Amino acid sequence: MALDIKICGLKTDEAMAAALAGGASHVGFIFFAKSPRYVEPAEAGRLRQAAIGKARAVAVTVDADDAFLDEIVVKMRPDMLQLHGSETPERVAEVKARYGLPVMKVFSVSEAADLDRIKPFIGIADRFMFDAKPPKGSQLPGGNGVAFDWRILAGLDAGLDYMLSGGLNAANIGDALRSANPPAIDISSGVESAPGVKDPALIEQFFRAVRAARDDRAA
Ligand SMILES: O=C(O)c1ccccc1N[C@@H]1O[C@H](COP(=O)(O)O)[C@@H](O)[C@H]1O
Repeated sequence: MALDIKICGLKTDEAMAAALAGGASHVGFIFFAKSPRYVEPAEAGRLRQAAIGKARAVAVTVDADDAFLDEIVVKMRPDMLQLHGSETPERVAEVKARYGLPVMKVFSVSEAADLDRIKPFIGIADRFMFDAKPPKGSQLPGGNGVAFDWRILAGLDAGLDYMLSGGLNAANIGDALRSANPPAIDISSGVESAPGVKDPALIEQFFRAVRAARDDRAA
């Protein structure tokens, strides 16, 4: 089974080139002002050109209002919207209808019971993402480089389409894939040399680690 890989928080042509060279299926842009990964919608629109025909461009937003989403959709032309805040099922449905784009709804989890929160979104969100809960005092709802216990995902329906996110890196991706066998993965700070600074060498190393883990499983 193909594994979707999203490299998130891209801000430079170099990082974009490394993500695409590695075989990213998705590239993500952060539209949350407090994030060190924030990009202006027009700049994301320029950067995402390199991904056309190669990877889907994802706009990551946090409880964004229609005016900001309108600006992002017009200037960036995303292929998908990632809703990383406390959006309700009604809001997810509204966003989908307004833009006609697939929506990925994010849930922060730490125990199996947290997974029940997806129930009202089934049939509304096109895909789910499971991320770790932010550490106390963090200004960011995601991109904290914190992992959760991936084994809690083992109880999910086999057909559920989701991305595993939170604290992934080249050192732990093998464990994550073995523990949860997710259909897709998402990484940001694990391929950075400093907050918001993507390192092309770390991106390449991450893809190598993913390939090695998958080769091990196939052997
Ligand atoms: O990355 C951010 O700054 C961010 C800000 C606001 C919402 C979501 C954000 N990031 C998302 O979180 C995941 C996991 O990040 P990490 O690998 O743990 O650093 C990231 O891929 C984005 O989808």
